[in-house]
Amino acid sequence: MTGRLNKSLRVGRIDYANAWPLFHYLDDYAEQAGIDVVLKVPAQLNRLLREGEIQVSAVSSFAYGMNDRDYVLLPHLSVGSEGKVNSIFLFLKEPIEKKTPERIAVTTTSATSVNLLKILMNKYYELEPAYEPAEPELDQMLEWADGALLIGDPAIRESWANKGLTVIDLGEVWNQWTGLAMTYAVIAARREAVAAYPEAFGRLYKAFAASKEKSLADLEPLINKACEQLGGDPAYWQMYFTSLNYDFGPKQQEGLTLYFRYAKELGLLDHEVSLHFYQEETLPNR
Ligand SMILES: C=C(O[C@@H]1C=C(C(=O)O)C=C[C@H]1O)C(=O)O
Repeated sequence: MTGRLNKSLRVGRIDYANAWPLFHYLDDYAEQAGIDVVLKVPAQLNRLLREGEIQVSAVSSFAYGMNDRDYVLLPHLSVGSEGKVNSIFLFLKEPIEKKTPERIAVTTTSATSVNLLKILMNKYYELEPAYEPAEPELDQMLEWADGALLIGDPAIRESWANKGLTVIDLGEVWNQWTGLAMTYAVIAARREAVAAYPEAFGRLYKAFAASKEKSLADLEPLINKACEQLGGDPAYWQMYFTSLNYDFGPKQQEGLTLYFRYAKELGLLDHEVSLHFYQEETLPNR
């Protein structure tokens, strides 16, 4: 019975280094439990979770905001930063003070950062550029746009390539402006799936928490894998993983709540968002 139920659980994993600590040690558990892990960029996972093709996933926090009535958040898990994020960059041909960007190409892989950029442009820089979705290829984007937003590993690679561009770290601007943390991804589960498979979810949640704890207790395996697969040196990846934050406590919730409020104010979201958390004991009976 449990085996069959587990077979129908599919978990979405973000295909970027930023999410590795949450997933690095989850694979073994998933295999043993007969859970499929689906590896995709955030925008694709956002869609698969919304359509019920997967039941639980790391998704853009913005995607949680759009679907908060249907989803629950797995507590204490996120991808965020309080300051520089080092992989969410607006690349500009000219410094913003010198030339007002009119067209910005935004990666099709993101939801949180595209809307964070819109919030920062509108409220912080007081600018209204046009945003056009594009594949995450910086050179092609900049053929027709004044600036380009990239996230994840492609953003890291381009931050290493010295192309003479102005590079703005959105996590840093958000933190300087608001004084708060920002959360880019959360782990969300479809409410009805949690209610249908409470035991499987209980075990899966513990496996996520264990992956995070083990990854952060010793970053070396992740750092080695990053150097092999993505390049860079151990010092870079040590800095990268320790600048990110994987908790979702009061600090992170405060920052994300403000982000959702601004998104609502600007019409990027059509409702006020509430943070609902998965509670092992109570949820199936609600
Ligand atoms: C930290 C990052 O955050 C990512 C940004 C996302 C978005 O903009 O929708 C989604 C998931 C996060 O993993 C990153 O891209 O490097």
